[in-house]
Amino acid sequence: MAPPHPRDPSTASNYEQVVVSHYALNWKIDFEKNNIIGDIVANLDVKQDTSNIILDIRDLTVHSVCLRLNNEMIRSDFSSKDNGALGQKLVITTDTLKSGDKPVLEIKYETSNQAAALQFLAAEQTTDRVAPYLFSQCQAINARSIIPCMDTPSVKSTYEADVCVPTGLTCLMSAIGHGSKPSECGKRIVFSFKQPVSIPSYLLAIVVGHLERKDISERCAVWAEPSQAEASLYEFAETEKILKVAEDVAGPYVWGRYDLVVLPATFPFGGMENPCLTFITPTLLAGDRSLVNVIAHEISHSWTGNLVTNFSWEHFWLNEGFTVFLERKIHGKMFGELERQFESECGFEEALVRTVNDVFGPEHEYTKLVQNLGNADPDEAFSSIPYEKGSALLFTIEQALGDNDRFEKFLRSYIQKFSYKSVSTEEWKEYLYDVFSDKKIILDNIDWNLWLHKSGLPPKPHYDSTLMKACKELAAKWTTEGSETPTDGEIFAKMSNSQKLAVIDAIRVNKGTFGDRMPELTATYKLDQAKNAELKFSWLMLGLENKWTPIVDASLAFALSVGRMKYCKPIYRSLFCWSATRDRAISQFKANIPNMHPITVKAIQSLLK
Ligand SMILES: CC/C=C\C/C=C\C[C@@H](O)/C=C/C=C/C=C\[C@@H](O)CCCC(=O)O
Ligand SMILES: [Zn+2]
Repeated sequence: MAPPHPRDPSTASNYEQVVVSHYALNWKIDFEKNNIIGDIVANLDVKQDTSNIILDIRDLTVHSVCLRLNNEMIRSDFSSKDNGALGQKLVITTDTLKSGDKPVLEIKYETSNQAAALQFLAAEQTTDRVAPYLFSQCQAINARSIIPCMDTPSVKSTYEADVCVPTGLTCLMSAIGHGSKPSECGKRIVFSFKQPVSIPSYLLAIVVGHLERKDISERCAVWAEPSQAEASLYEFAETEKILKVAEDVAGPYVWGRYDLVVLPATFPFGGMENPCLTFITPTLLAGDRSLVNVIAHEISHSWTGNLVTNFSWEHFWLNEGFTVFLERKIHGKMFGELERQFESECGFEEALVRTVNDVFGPEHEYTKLVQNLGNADPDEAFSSIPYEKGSALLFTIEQALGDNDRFEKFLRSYIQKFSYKSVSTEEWKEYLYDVFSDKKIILDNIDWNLWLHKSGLPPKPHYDSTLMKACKELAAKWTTEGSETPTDGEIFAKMSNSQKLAVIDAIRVNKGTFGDRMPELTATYKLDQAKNAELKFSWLMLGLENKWTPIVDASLAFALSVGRMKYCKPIYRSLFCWSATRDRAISQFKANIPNMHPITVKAIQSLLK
């Protein structure tokens, strides 16, 4: 038997005693004060006798608390206590609640105009510049800045919401829309939503803006500001096809709708798997559908993450490692097994090796797969480690077991067994051993302690390197001293975008012998014209790593226009570290803070410390 769960260290809530089964939200979005004003009604299930209800909050102003049991109001004094990096805790003291009781808690409150989960944008800061905009990002522990809640992935609740916004704007949530109607005053509009599948708090999400909808299929649509709607429809036209392949691998899609919303450029991530409504960065609009792997990734979260959820952020790899593995399974089904092998090897080399060696260093705590977060904000530990070390572990197990079909069946049965639940690494491992009880010797040969609990790089899995070989050979022509550099870009032009990226990455790895060939490389492969954001980013990084002065303006411009942290963080890091660019980069960053997402500001400020 897997050992009982240790507590989730990132929540103060007393979820062992009492859980929230349902939230009803009643919100007014105020674009003048840049905040949310409203109330929540939470249905509670008491698991053990208790005379406290403890919820997570961050910078909320709580106006009143009212607790009812069997429709009668009962004593409920409340106080707010500091909880360090984790915000504050709202402690509601009451008469003893007995196991089995189902009290109802009503809280009237408002958010701060600095709520960590929210970015309010003035009309001029949006793509179309016609109306203000709001979007949320609750993962990992920011939901507490918009509702008093049990902000832990180990508690799942259904929710419904009525959200009142200025007329002319559209409101979307991580839920199924149930129409809209004019507000009582007639000057605003109220949108209604229901999420009937229970979800952890980090999947609560809201967008309000001037949005247009384009249907992709009966259950999929993309929302965007009108000037980007057509391009978004083209870019994500394959969403339904990917969703069907995902269902073949992982099981039925339970969420009803799968919609996308293309957010303003300040959105700090590539995508966020909010149920029924994935949030997407506009950097995916490459014009040639070459970045739809991110859509496959977010779709995969509909099973790994949203249905089967990491018990705490210490087990984040169960969300992300499984999702990357599934994303690449889907890619393999659509484009062939060689492609899956190639993408997996790229992930290991481009993301994992670089993060371990260059970002953290091999001894760093955050390079462990299972984390010990303690009281730290989980955002600080966020990196590609859980994504790539996690998927490399699954790849290694699959290969050791030697039967891909059977491993795929295991994945599906794991999803089925733990759907609607939250799971720890030990529970997953115990289930793996149960299903493969006939292969115990093979499983015992895996160095579990090294993979799960040691820092640094794990052993590299054996990938079929057929597609990688061509990339390394081409890169070698640029980095082998004495070799003649290519003068035409034909081989490169015929490569897939992932292969092009692998070429640039292989040059970056061997930059010591690349010399001063940046101008020829740029011209031969027309890298300064790259529309694909990944390729553009790698070219910029190569230029910065080579201290190639002409790259500086383009890098500063890219970091200014793109809020996705995967790009702007390494670019600013490089610019800060180069004495010739440091001052310019710092002043650009500081001047741009009012336009940036608070999560990105915090991350880039930490580079300056
Ligand atoms: C070990 C760390 C534990 C927990 C961290 C959990 C969340 C961190 C928080 O910062 C939010 C992350 C959200 C990520 C959303 C999408 C990613 O898949 C994007 C990855 C980078 C990109 O493609 O831009
Ligand atoms: Zn993910």
